[in-house]
Amino acid sequence: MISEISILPIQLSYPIDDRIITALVLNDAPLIMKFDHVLSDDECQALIESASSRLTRSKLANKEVSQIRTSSSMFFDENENPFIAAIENRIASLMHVPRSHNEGLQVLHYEPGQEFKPHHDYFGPHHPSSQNNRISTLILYLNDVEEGGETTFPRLGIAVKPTKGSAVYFEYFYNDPQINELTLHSGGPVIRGEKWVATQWMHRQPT
Ligand SMILES: O=C(O)CCC(=O)C(=O)O
Ligand SMILES: [Fe+2]
Repeated sequence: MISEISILPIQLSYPIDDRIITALVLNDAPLIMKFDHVLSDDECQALIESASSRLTRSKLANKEVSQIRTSSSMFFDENENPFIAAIENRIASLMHVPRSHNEGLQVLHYEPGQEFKPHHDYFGPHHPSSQNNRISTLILYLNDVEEGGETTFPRLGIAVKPTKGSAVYFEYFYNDPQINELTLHSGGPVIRGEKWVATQWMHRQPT
């Protein structure tokens, strides 16, 4: 069997912009990584502040409101302002996908009891968006959560605790669909405190 190549070259650290982003491999195939120092505290705060007045009840990819996803959320426009553009550039460098392949950065806010039940981030073969499907995800944690809110991969026994400025990365661009299916994940219910994340999805081709 030929082993499958990941999008991201695996390194212990990624020097990007003015910082060194440190990395930990949580799973090989599908590749799942945890990154530290992706965003500074000021950047986390600025993202929360600029998103907070624009939040609405989250919907599923098919635009339906559902108990699967009870957070509130918003999307920044791509390249909306120099601050957002700088963050998009850093994320694209880290994800090793050109920025033109991105979706607008999404911010999610969860209060106690709110969650995002297990799902895949890519679209099924019959969905129109599967023509230019998503290939990878970076979930950036914008605050420390007092209790709960872990991002969990139930088929791999992996749970990532949200900590401010860190991120979890995973990709599902493998030829073997069974590997992609292992990226099933959830944002567990927040128990105490609140949870803010920003999600960046990358697509196979420019969006
Ligand atoms: O909040 C989380 O930990 C997960 C978010 C997520 O799965 C998504 O935005 O697609
Ligand atoms: Fe997701």
